[in-house]
Amino acid sequence: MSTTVSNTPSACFDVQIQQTLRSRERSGSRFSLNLRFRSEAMHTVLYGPSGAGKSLTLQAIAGLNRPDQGRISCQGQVLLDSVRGIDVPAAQRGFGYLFQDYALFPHLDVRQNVAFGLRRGWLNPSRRWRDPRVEHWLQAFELDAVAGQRPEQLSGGQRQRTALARALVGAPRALLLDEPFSALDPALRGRLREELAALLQRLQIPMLMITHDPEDLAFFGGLALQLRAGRLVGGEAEIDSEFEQGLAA
Ligand SMILES: Nc1ncnc2c1ncn2[C@@H]1O[C@H](COP(=O)(O)OP(=O)(O)OP(=O)(O)O)[C@@H](O)[C@H]1O
Repeated sequence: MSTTVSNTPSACFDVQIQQTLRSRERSGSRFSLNLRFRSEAMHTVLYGPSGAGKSLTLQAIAGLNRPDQGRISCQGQVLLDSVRGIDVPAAQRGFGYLFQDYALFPHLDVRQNVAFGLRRGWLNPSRRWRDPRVEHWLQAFELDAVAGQRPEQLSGGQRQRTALARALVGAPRALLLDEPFSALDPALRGRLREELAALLQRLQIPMLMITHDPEDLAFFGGLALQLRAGRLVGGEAEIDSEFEQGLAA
């Protein structure tokens, strides 16, 4: 495992974020996120205590949370640049995103939940709709037998695979995973960790994962980034001078 970062323009993730939020819990208190990192690693793991700002960071990269100031690029494409007024909408950023609690739709069956990853309009995919990309991932994750069932009828592993299939069905440029194994028991966690590693190796797409689990850090290797109170431990100076000049201009 390494903690070095590189500054090539083709870095998988090149992230600078500054954001201050008013606390939802205590009136008057604020949370400040201020970090910068670049990673060329295929696996980047973000870890740290609860409330450190891990999810906010992942959501900012995904385009689901807009920082006050920032610059985010992936594989050379600028997704956010507050100085230049660039903010690519989440749906056009090309990421597959897996939320902490999987966020499956309870009223949709497994096939519809997976097909949701291809959705471009407002309507939910119909139960009768078939798409070869959806069928491919249902098969790949051995979900075809439960394709007509709803999330409440699934095991923990099947739920996790459904969420992963939904994240992958749109052929994402990279995967953003928010604690993908936290809802699973230890035995299943170990198995699905190995399945995910094999899948990433086969697809050759980068992933950025949030975790609390030291075993994920040891297993996935790559670049490990520790976040504490909104800052990277041992990270680069949060905002570089070029960026500050841009803000002042
Ligand atoms: N929309 C919001 N408005 C105000 N505060 C927020 C908002 N979202 C998150 N926060 C606060 O920002 C801080 C960081 O939250 P975040 O969810 O990123 O932490 P985390 O490191 O992912 O924690 P956990 O490991 O528990 O998921 C917390 O203090 C949280 O209460």
